[in-house]
Amino acid sequence: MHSRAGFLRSGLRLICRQQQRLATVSRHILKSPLPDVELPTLSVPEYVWQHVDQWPNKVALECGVTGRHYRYAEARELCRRFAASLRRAGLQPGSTLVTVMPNTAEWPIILLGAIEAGIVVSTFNPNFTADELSRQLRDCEPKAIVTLSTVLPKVQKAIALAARQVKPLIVIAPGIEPGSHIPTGTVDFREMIRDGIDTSDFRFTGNAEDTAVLPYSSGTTGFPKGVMLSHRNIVSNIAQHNDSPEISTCEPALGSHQDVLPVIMPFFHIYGISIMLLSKLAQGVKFVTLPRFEPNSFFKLLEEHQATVLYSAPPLILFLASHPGVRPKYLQSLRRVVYAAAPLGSLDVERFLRRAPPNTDVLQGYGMTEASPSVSHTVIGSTNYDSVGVPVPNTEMKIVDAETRTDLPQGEMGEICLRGPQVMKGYLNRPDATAEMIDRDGWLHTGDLGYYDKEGHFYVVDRLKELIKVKGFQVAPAELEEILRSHPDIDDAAVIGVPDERAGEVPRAFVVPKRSQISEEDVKKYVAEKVSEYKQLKGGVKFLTSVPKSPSGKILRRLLKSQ
Ligand SMILES: Nc1ncnc2c1ncn2[C@@H]1O[C@H](COP(=O)(O)OP(=O)(O)OP(=O)(O)O)[C@@H](O)[C@H]1O
Ligand SMILES: O=C(O)[C@H]1CSC(c2nc3ccc(O)cc3s2)=N1
Repeated sequence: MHSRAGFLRSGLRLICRQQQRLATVSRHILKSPLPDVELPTLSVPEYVWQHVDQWPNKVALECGVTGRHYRYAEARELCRRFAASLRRAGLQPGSTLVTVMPNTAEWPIILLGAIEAGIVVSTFNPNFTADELSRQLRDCEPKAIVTLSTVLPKVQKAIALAARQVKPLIVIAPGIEPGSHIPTGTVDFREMIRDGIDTSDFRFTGNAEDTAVLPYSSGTTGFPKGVMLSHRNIVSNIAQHNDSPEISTCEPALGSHQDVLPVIMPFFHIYGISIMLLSKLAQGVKFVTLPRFEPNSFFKLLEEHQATVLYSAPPLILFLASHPGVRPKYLQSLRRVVYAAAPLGSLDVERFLRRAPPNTDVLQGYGMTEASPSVSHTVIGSTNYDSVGVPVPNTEMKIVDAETRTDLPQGEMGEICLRGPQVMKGYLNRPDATAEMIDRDGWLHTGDLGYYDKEGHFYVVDRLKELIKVKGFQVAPAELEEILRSHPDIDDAAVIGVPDERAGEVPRAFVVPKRSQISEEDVKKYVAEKVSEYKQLKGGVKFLTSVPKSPSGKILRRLLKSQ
């Protein structure tokens, strides 16, 4: 399928680079306590499909609403057909294909088929406005766009806005909705995967350093940036999970076993692409998708499909911990629940655990798009829910002073850095931003504030850019938010810094009250009893009906600041 020599050459280059890096040794560097795993020199599709013959008839992908499904052998074949059709349509290896798609059972076929054709897949947020989409289109200049017919008008507007730079060759509308109509000038996805597509003349010739996916960072702290992740980055991060029994959540689908994973997190984030989809397809897991989150369809999915592992983010844990409709029977088959992408306090996890079956493992991952995404993980059996765990295998972490970049010892708070095979190639079209993020020794500076304890467990306190500076003291919004959420009359909360003449900045809370009324004074008093004077809510309390969040649960503080 591919040039194995190419992969081996780039593998050797990697080993040499790693040896050079080892020259800079510091006592404050923490290597993963988990045994190193072998890093395969395979392309993403080769890695994902390597064991498919062991579970050809097990369902790979199923739509939780319509029941439409694809078994493993069929999904694998459809990827090959889509790859061949893309090449025949004129897409060259190295060109870019953009997806603007909500979760569907076909999404993985589009992703893996295009990667197999040697195409870079950039996955956009389908909820973006035409303006936001056009900014990213101008940045990555795709040759093709895949979207749903329902999203197509917005995509066409975005293409028009980006007109001078972007002239996509084809717009493919997977008309999978029953009776859907494929507009003129677009290509029908069903035609590209139909029976009889000849796949014999197509070969993948790439190497491990080629970009496989180009997700955009969330844009929490600035405009989203295109993150170039190579085959090697993605395959390494998958192996770092799947080959490490301490953190791997699913088992291969051998015999009668098959893990069942409800897909609630969006596929288009690196969380969806790498952690949920690609790593678990390689283990023969059954995915059940929902086009949008809706409590009753989610409960039905959990119960009917006997979901075994749930990948989530803080909003979903908070929902399961507090929604009155959650019944024990919905959660009874769950063995493991993973959350990542944003901070969540141990009090919140404990509230969820009171409703979960005994012995449910709750695991936390910490990562970022630039790290494919996984940096650290809690190990199975750990109940230290405040910690983001230990570096994943083959990964080093350290804490540095954010300004001087000198290494800091255990217990001291500073910027979290990591080094490992999962660190991105760089940002697309942004060499300066790349150089700021990855230093000369290969350390990725995360922009997150944290520390590690005596056992080598890491803690994320907050984002450096989101800290509130009160009279020179740092206040982490996440700490105040956890306290606020522990109030019996508060559903959710967000904290930002607002300018203050005397203190520079002071914390202001935005609170979503439960049914009962709660006053500003009650909220302030509750917090004042629990924190030092400088952390108190001197910027006041505002009431909201919901906290604005990104799809992976990041609080959109810039929206609150602009209010
Ligand atoms: N378990 C976790 N606990 C706390 N924060 C987390 C956790 N996992 C991820 N994060 C946060 O998510 C960030 C990574 O998010 P992502 O890659 O989506 O981009 P972003 O940083 O939000 O976007 P941008 O770089 O465009 O501002 C991390 O740097 C960290 O702040
Ligand atoms: O969805 C996001 O916004 C990105 C930002 S960081 C991230 C994740 N990191 C990890 C690390 C381990 C893990 O099991 C899941 C995730 S998702 N997802």
